[in-house]
Amino acid sequence: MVIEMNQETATLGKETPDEPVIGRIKGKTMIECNDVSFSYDNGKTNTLDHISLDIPEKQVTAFIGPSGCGKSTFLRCFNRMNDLIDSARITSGSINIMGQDIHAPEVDVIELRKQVGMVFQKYNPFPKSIYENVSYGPRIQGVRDKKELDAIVERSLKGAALWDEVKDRLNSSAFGLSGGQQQRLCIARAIAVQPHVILMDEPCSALDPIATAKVEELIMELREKYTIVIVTHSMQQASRISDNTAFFYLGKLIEYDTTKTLFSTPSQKQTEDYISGRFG
Ligand SMILES: Nc1ncnc2c1ncn2[C@@H]1O[C@H](COP(=O)(O)OP(=O)(O)OP(=O)(O)O)[C@@H](O)[C@H]1O
Repeated sequence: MVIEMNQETATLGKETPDEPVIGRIKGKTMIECNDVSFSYDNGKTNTLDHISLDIPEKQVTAFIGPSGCGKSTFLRCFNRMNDLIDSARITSGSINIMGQDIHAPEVDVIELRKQVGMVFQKYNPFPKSIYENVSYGPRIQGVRDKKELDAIVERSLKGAALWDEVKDRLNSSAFGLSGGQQQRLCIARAIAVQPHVILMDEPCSALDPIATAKVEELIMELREKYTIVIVTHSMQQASRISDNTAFFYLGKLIEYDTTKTLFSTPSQKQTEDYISGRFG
């Protein structure tokens, strides 16, 4: 995959004749989506409907909207996770990451998923030790040197704010950790392969408030190095941790702007109704 940044400015919400202007911020674009439609049933119905938005690098971008509006589906398009479903496909448009069309024939999907990592709602460590969970990705990429692996494990666990809590039990089972620690371990596993983007699909929904606060703090730290896209049901969470927010409804992008603007002065009535709790 060709890795080359090609834009100076990220536009939030593309200006097309059918769509209102829905926001603009400065920053280099990491993920550029042009007119993306997506179907789970070979094109009979579209779950995502002509979505255009650009996600800036090294910022946190939140996807919000009522259940079933397509947030997770859209997120999974970015590392082609939906390819695993036979009848699912993009029916229009394109997605470029760092200037590369991710559906181009030359793109290696394994390489794409290395660069666009994912953290799921239900933390899912492997049934292995803490050390093996973090070293797994680098090992399958060919890193064999024990010292190098040790350094990656330490760096990744530190990056996920977990090192101090686990450094004395690296060879113990990951399942012995608390839920919040297991989720941070999954984040350490994602960053061990040095991705550019981390996709997070409701990463705190299975966590208690204290573990949620730790993961939120971590997300804000990770923003310095990674582009983060997070699906969340919590508008408080979106407003606490994200720089930009996209609001979806019935497969359409309704509004996309800086989080501050979207929550304080939304331009669309549907957004206002949703964030004020009138539906959803
Ligand atoms: N694997 C699948 N096969 C077929 N349809 C699916 C599949 N996954 C999701 N859908 C459908 O696509 C639509 C969008 O689902 P999606 O999970 O993307 O929404 P969401 O906004 O993330 O919802 P939630 O907030 O409840 O997680 C829904 O109608 C859902 O039923």
